[in-house]
Amino acid sequence: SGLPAPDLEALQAALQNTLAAGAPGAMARISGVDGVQTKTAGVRDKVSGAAMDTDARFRIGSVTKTFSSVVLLQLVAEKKIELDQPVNHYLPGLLPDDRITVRHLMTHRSGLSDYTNAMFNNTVPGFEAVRNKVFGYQELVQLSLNEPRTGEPGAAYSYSNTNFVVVGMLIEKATGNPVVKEYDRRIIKPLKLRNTSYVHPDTKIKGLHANGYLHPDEAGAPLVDSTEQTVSWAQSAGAMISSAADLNTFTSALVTGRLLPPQLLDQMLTMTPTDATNTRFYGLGLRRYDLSCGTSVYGHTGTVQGFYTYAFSTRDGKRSLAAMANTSNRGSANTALGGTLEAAFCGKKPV
Ligand SMILES: CC1(C)S[C@@H]2[C@H](NC(=O)CCCC[C@H](NC(=O)C[NH3+])C(=O)[O-])C(=O)N2[C@H]1C(=O)[O-]
Repeated sequence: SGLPAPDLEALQAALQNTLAAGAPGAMARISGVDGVQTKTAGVRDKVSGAAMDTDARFRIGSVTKTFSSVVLLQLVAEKKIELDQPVNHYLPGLLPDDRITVRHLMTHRSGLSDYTNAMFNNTVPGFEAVRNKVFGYQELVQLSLNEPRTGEPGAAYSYSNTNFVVVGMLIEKATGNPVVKEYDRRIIKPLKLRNTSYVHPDTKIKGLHANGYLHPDEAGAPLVDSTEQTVSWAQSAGAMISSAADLNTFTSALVTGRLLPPQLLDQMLTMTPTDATNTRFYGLGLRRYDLSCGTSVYGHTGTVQGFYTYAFSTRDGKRSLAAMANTSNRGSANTALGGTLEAAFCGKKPV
């Protein structure tokens, strides 16, 4: 692959650091031309004490946005949707500004506010208030429209779940199907992702899975088991369930052109910086991280109550990493888990 071998000691250390930062468990799976390497730490279930298992399913949060983006871009390839058309062309009257285009949604430049900031301002009460709720897409969009916009359409990057809720509405309008049908027939079945599913509004993670544990805002308060929820507050922006192996398959299939024709993959990979550090970029429902060794990796991160996820591949798809920690609302654990990227793709640090 031309990459240095993964640093498996550093990979394990990143997982241990994630536990030290408050995660009950963590895992990482690397796949590529050099085979598969896995590491685990801690437990997938605090009550039974069952060890973390790289075969376990878990909630992937906003990695779902990349699945939604692939479906939408396939619809663009099929001439059913145009990226630079206004959203209101397909969903008349939905948005208060005809200038907001489909591409603005996919690049988080629509200016639509993210309703989850208010929804989860108080972490556990916010979660308990919605964990069993079923929202309609329109309800979620209205929550956003009740708040001021973050900027003019196309002006600046401002991450918002609302954008990919509207992407879900566009998919359903253009196909006449619920998004689950489009995920299944366009991605899950063709790639044989047997541990990936979109079960909204069911609250359970079926089969072998990790339980997720949410850190309350109050220091020292006990973790909350947040495993079971509808994730209806996110849906096409964050409700997918998957596994490390399936995410490895998905991100490598994406960058190697198995899901999109070249011209659409190129559009998806056309990146703009998300901040002043100029090391993190966003394309169309896809992140690019530029690592310290000069390698760029493509994929997405996820944060959903009880689960942090990283799912990335090199541009040539020759190496992929999926990493998960079964906690959230603990930034230090998310940062520690992010250390798996350097270990997986940059290998041993020069001494
Ligand atoms: C941009 C992100 C980080 S946030 C966005 C989406 N996740 C959410 O919007 C959930 C936010 C609340 C989650 C909760 N936090 C609180 O309640 C804080 N008060 C917790 O940590 O479990 C996702 O996933 N994306 C991440 C992404 O794309 O990486």
